[in-house]
Amino acid sequence: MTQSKQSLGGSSTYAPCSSNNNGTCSSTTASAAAACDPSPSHDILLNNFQLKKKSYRVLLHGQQLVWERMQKVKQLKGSLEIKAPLPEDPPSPEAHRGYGPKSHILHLDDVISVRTGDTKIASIKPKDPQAINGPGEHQPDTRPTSQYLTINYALRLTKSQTDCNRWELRRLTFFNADPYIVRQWDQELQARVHQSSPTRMRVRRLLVFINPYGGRKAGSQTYERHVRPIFQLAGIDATCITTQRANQVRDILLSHDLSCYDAVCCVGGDGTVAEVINGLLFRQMRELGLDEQRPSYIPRPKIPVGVIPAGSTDTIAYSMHGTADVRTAAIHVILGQHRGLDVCSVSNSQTLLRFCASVLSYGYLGDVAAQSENYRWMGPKRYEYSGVKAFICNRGYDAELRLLEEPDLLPTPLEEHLPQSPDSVCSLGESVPSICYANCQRCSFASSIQEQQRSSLFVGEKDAEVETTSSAALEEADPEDSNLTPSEAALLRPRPRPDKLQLPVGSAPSMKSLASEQWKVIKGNFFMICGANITCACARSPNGISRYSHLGDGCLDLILVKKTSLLNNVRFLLNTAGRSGDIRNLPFVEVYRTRKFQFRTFAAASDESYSIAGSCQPIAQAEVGGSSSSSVYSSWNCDGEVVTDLDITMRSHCQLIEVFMRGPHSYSKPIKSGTAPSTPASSSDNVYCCCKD
Ligand SMILES: Nc1ncnc2c1ncn2[C@@H]1O[C@H](COP(=O)(O)OP(=O)(O)OP(=O)(O)O)[C@@H](O)[C@H]1O
Repeated sequence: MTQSKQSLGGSSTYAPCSSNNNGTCSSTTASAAAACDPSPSHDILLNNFQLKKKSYRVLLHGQQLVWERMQKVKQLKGSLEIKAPLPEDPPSPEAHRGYGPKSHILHLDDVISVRTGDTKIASIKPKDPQAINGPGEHQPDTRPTSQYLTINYALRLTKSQTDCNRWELRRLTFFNADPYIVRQWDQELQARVHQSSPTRMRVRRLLVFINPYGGRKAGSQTYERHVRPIFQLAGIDATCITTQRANQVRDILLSHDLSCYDAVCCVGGDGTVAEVINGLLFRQMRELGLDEQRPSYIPRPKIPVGVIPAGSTDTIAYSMHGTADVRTAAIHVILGQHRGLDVCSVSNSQTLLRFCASVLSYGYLGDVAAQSENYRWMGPKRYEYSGVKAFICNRGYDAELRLLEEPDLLPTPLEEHLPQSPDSVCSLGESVPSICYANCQRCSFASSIQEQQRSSLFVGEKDAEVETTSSAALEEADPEDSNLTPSEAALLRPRPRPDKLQLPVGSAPSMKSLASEQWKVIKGNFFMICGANITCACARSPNGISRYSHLGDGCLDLILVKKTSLLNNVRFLLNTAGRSGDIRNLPFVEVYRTRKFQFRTFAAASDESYSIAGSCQPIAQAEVGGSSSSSVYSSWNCDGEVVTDLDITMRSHCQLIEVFMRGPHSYSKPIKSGTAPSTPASSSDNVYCCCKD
């Protein structure tokens, strides 16, 4: 080390970007800079720090922290070695183009917390949550003494061959001899890290439900061992409730005062997540005075939800994050990036029954749910046991389904007009079904439609007009629903037509005519019927039963598995278990993308004589004949819970709940980029993370 700590501290640059368009940077001393009132996100901070006893030039620019090792420059005359001076000009505001090839870049989206201390240990130790105040009020304006600045951040393991969706905690501790500089950096970082945006919310007060009963009954230990330390590191004030019984989460959410919490989080399996979602949605309906059995619309809860897996299958957490890693899920809650998750309503002809977040299944999976509850003492193995039993006993179930197939949103390739990220390659052109990754364009597009829909959900003259239009459209499109009450019709109302919306240039002619929609009627004998709201991926089925379902596109995938031979059923199950298979390729499987489907057993369907302007597609005709005498009914499996109604309508509601997630990334090795700077963080996800399968 040839440079003294004091000299490191003395070289400080503080440059408001707005006045530096020409690239010149007005340098001031650190203390002078600290005295002025910085307007956070547009300023640049540039200082030298020590990191692991090596000298680094560190830059804070917008939402990026960049650090680069200082080069030793050998002087020709004599043997004196000095460090290269700081550059005269600040790096270009255009992202990392101006940064050196060996620069490390950390996006502040991935920062968990920033701490200072007089010693390294003091800066690492999490502070007492009660001593942590909001940014700006966390330090009295006295003489600063801290010389260490620790930045705790999360890093996605992009290079991992096995699980590139996993995130881990990392830490950087910078040293600067000048405590004024350290304080200035601390203040700037705190302000920028806690800046909220429409897609990011840094949680301070969290209500956590822990299910000690699900999975291996290790919810409490999971929380204590893996989640609590991460929440502490982020300074989150978490109020924990360990459940005592089934449905307690739902009941608490229906009655508890939630005004003092920023978010709700659950530690449990799919059943626990479903309880949270049902609790919040029914609570919102109650608050707005809606009829819970026949609501005129489904309102969106304002509070976001965190999902930490501690159940048996954890398909919701896995589909959201691409992994069932507990720490990753906790990190996503802390980092606060949220996306809208579709939720499906499940109703019979009389009433709204419940909401479904993952999958509603009849037949095989319905039987597994119904039977596995009797073997809960076996733990997760109960699914294997009941699975085999239900598989062998399955003789097929007769059913009739009616659905409106969802037309492609943007069927023509528009790649050249739209911003591209590697994961969006097949997200818009729907000739090949797209997979929902982080930064999914299909979901973003649905979200923009969603904003329009949001306005139609609340009372107002303009909104009433939208509602009337939608009602008319509904009657036109769905003659059978015309005998529904107005509230039922509203519940099943389709979203506003995309053709009324602002679409990317060139897309309008490519929209299919929605007027030509026809109801499809499918009768048959089925091994299984699934309405998948999400992929339903889990550790055992990494692609999920519905690989192409999206987290927030307002659609569900209806999967029909015809009853054929036992061997074909085995083929189906093996196909869902691997990464390479695709159930769409199996001849006895049909998949339909829809916003709503109706299910009836043959007996119920034959009681009614409705005329449907659509195709009637009897599939597996031979089997229907063969088993028409079968009077056996299955039950429904809704997020792992058993629903016994046989007359079911499932409808997707676009992005009804905000959840802390970024979406999964693919599993193959990322494409290497020789020229790009190495980045330890991945809020530059668009650049690095979304390689195709
Ligand atoms: N203390 C408790 N005692 C009994 N049941 C509980 C308790 N707390 C929650 N439950 C119920 O346990 C059920 C199962 O929980 P959960 O779904 O979280 O675990 P799982 O079924 O093992 O996981 P998965 O649904 O992912 O397969 C839920 O329906 C919930 O209502």
